[in-house]
Amino acid sequence: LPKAAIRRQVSQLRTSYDFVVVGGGTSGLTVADRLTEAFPQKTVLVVEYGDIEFAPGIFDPPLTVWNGIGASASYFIYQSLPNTEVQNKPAFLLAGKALGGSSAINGMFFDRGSRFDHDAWNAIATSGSTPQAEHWDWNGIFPFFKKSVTFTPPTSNVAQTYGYTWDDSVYGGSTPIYSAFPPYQWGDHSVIRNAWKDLGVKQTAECAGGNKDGLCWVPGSNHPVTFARSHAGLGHYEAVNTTRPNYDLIVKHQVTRVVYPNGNPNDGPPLVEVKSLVDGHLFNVTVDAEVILSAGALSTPAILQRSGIGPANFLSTAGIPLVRDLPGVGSNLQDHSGPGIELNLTNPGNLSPSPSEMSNPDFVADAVAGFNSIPATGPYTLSGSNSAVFVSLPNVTSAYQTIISKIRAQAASDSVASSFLPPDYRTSPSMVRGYKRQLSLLADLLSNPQSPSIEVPFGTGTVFKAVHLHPLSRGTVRIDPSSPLSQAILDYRTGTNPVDFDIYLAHMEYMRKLVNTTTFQQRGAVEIAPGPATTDLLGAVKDSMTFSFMHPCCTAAMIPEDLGGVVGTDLKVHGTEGLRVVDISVLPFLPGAHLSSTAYAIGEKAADIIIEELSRCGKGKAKAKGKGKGRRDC
Ligand SMILES: Cc1cc2nc3c(=O)[nH]c(=O)nc-3n(C[C@H](O)[C@H](O)[C@H](O)COP(=O)(O)OP(=O)(O)OC[C@H]3O[C@@H](n4cnc5c(N)ncnc54)[C@H](O)[C@@H]3O)c2cc1C
Repeated sequence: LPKAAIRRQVSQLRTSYDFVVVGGGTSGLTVADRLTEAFPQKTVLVVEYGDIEFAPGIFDPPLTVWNGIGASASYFIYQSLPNTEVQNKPAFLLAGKALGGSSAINGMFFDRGSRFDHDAWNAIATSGSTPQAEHWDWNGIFPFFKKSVTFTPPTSNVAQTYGYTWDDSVYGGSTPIYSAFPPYQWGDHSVIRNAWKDLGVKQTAECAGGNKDGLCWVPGSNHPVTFARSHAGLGHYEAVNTTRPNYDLIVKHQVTRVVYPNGNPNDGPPLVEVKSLVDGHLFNVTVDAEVILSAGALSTPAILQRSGIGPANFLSTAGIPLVRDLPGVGSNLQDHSGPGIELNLTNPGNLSPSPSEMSNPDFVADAVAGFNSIPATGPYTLSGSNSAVFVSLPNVTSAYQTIISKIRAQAASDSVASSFLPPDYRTSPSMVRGYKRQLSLLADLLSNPQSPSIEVPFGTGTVFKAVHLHPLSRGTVRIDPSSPLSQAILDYRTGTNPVDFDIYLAHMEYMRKLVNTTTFQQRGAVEIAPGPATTDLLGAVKDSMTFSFMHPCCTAAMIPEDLGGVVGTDLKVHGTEGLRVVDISVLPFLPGAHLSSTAYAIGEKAADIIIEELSRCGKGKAKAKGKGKGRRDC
C-alpha cells in the first residue's frame, strides 16, 4: 500500500474525532471513505487491529494458491466448540485481520444474493416499523450494490472463448473496488457445466441482478488488468487517503470496548477504549458524533459484550456491569455449511489444462510469467473459481413440502421453536418470537422455486460441496470471561435444528445424481465418496460436513428489539445513543451468496443513511429522536 499514511501510536492522533470506525475491514472502510468524502470538515478515525504490511490471503497469486492455510499475521484463526450433532467436530474458520479486513484475504468470489433474500431481510427488519424506516429489500439495497463496485466486462474474445454472459445494467459504479471475469478456465469447466445442464439446471445470463437461479458466472474481486486482488484497504483507503486530511487510520490497535461515561447508554456518543497491540498502552478516544462498529461478525458482538451491551444473564456471569440488556448480541450466529461428494472420471479424455499441472515447475513458471504480464493471463487470474450452481429446494427434491411443513410447524410453536435455541437464550421471549418469525420467513424462502437453497461452487475438480444457503440452526459468539480480550468463544451448534439434516440430505441426494448424467457417464464417472453402496447417507453427511464456508454473520441482527434484534434499520444499536453497527453482523439471516459484496453494499447504504441524517439534521450529532421513527426526524 505505497500511498497509505498510517498512524501507529496515540501521540499521532487528534484530541477527538467526529466519527470513530472500529475495524478497517470491508464495510468499515467503505463507510469511512464515504463520510470523509461527504464531510471534509469532519474527522474520521479508523482503528484497525491488524496491520497494512500483511501476508497474502488465501488466494494471492503467485504466493498462495489454495495450498493450505497456515498461521498468518493477516487473519484470525477460530475453532468453535464441538458440534454435538455432528460427531463433536469443531468448525474451523478464518477472519481477516489486516487493513481491508476479510476482503484482503478472502476467496474473491464476488456474487450477490437473490432479491428474495433481501426482501425476507427487510420483512423481519421492518416488522412493526413506521413506513419511514430505511428499506433493505432488493429495491432498497440494489443501488448500493451497483455503486459499490466497478465491473469491467471481458474482451469479446475472452467472452466468446468461455461463454461468459453478463448484464451491464446491474453494475455501473465507479469506485476503485473492482471486479472482472478471468481470461482463463480449467479444461474440466465446460464438462462440469454440461453435467449440470444434463440435470436440467438452466444457464442464467446474469445472477447479480436479483434473479439467482441456475448456473451462474460470478466475477472475481480482481483488478481487470493485473488481476491482483481488489480489496477495501486499497479501494477505500489507499486510493483516497492522500487527498483527505480528515481521514486518519491507526493500525495494530484493538478496540476493547465503548464507554458511556455516566453509564447511561442514552447519553452518547460513547468514548472508545483502545489498546495498543505493540506496548499494551490503554487510552480513550473522544467522539463528537458517533461510533461505528465494523469489526466483523465475530468481533463486533465481543466489543458490545465487553461494553456491557448484551444478554444480561451472560454479562452477569462474566462479571461485566450491565449497560443495556440486549439478548440478541452475539446470538443468532449462522454460517454456510454442508456435505460433499467425490467422483472419479475413469475415462476422462482430454481435460487439459488441469489444476494437477500446477505441480509441474514449467507449467507454474509459465503461469507466473502470465500473471506478471500486462494484461495478466493464465491460471493465476482465476481465483478459486468463478462459477456455481444455485438451485431451489422445490427443484432439488419433490419431497420439499414435507420439509417446509416441518419448518412451519416449528414456527407455530413456542416450545418447539425454543427447544432448538441455545440454552442461554431459550428463555428470552423476544428471542423465541424472533426465531419463530425467522423460521416462517425461511419457510417462505425455501418453498420459493426461484429462491436458491443449495449452492454448488465449481473449482475443486470432481469434489462437489453442497452449500446449505439458509440454515435453521443458531449458534452463539460469547466473550471468554476468563480472557475477555482474546478471541471470542464460538458455539456453531450446526444441525441443532434437525430440519437442517433433512435439507443436507436432500442436497446430497441431488448432487449424487451428477454421476449418472450423460456427460459424466461418457467419461466413466464413478462415485468415490460416499460411494454407491452407502446405506448410511446421514452418516455420510456428517462425515463430509464443512461447518464453515467462512461466512459467519448475523450476530448483531437488524431485527426489532421485541423480536430479539440488536440494530434498527438505521443501524443504530437499540436503546443507545451515538452507536451503530455497520458490518456483516447486521444481517438477520444468511443470503444465498458469499458475503463480501453484501458487506460493501451495507457500508455504502450505511454511509448514505448517516450522510443524509447529518445533512438534514445540521451540525452536531446525527440523531433520530423517538424509537422506531426512522430517518425523517432529527
Ligand atoms: C478465508 C475467507 C474466505 C472468504 N471467501 C469469500 C469469497 O470468496 N467471496 C465472498 O464474497 N466472501 C468471502 N468471505 C466472506 C467475506 O469476505 C466477509 O464476510 C466480509 O468481508 C466481512 O466484512 P466485514 O466488514 O463484516 O468484516 P471484515 O472485513 O472481516 O472486517 C473486520 C475488521 O475489523 C478488525 N477488527 C476486529 N476486531 C477488532 C477490534 N477489537 N478493534 C479493531 N479492529 C478490529 C479486523 O482486523 C478486520 O480488519 C470469506 C471470508 C474469509 C475469512
